[in-house]
Amino acid sequence: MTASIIDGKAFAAGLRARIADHAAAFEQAAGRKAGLAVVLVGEDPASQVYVRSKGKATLECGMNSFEHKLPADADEATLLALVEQLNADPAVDGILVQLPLPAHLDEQKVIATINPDKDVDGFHVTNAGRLAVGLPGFVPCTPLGCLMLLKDQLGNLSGLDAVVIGRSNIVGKPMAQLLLAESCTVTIAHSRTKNLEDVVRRADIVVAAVGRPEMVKGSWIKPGATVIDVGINRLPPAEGESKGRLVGDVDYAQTLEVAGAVTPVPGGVGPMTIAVLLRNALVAAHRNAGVALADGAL
Ligand SMILES: Nc1nc2c(c(=O)[nH]1)N[C@@H](CN(C=O)c1ccc(C(=O)N[C@@H](CCC(=O)O)C(=O)O)cc1)CN2
Ligand SMILES: [Mg+2]
Repeated sequence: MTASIIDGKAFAAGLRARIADHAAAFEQAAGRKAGLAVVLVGEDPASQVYVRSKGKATLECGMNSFEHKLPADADEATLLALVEQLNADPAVDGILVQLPLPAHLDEQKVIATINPDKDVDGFHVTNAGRLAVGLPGFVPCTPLGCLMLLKDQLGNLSGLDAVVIGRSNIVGKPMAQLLLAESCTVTIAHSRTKNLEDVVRRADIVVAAVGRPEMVKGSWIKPGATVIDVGINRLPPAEGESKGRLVGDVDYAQTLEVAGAVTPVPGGVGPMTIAVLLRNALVAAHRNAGVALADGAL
């Protein structure tokens, strides 16, 4: 068997095109553009790339992008004051603080300062609670992107066995909540799970989000299962390479031989993260401006 390759890059491009159409309609209805503010503290090279991509994608969708950069040694009071200023700014519909923050800053405290109705990352405890009890709120971008790919691939997920490997607040836990809301039977596996291979082998859906390169082997996968690889790991450069290869948490070559469908790395889940961020920002704009957006439009 050779698995279908789930093209997250193409799906994300389609979503961004729909967002652009809705952003134009929003501007007509509200008399202003939707606005997304992104805060970067420090000079982490990967974060700089992500923030640049977010700004570019926001403008391409016809929304305003507000970028705020603070030095790596910025103190907590300065960062919290900036977040408060963005909370109060009516031109800003969504606020995102790029993670990870420098070690001296308390991520939870910073996230808690963001107005939950502008928290387009869905990291605020209010939004985590809304997701847990099934109230409307903002859902973290990466797991919502994974769910969109799964529904596009499989249609109705009801009754399927799903295993989420990883229990982070940003991916694992919200992913499990989303799958539960689709009536999957959900297992959250993690570093202490016993017989992980056997747990994975039962699953119709595997979401790997552990941050360990190629940890999930093809022999663990139930034939025909759908495998979503959230990992983005850079291997050490092989001889003659200037940069190491990017791999996921799943052994892709092995999984292709067994699974029904699998996301590649790069080009699978990663591009969905930014597309869903734009989606969340536009949803925030509609809510903030009191402009209707049809359920399921985005
Ligand atoms: N405040 C947030 N911080 C972080 C988030 C987040 O959602 N909110 N997620 C990650 C980083 N991230 C966006 O911020 C992100 C990661 C990866 C990609 C992506 O498109 N990856 C590509 C490969 C990129 C490469 O070549 O290195 C892919 O998988 O195809 C987009 C966004 C942590 N911080
Ligand atoms: Mg910290």
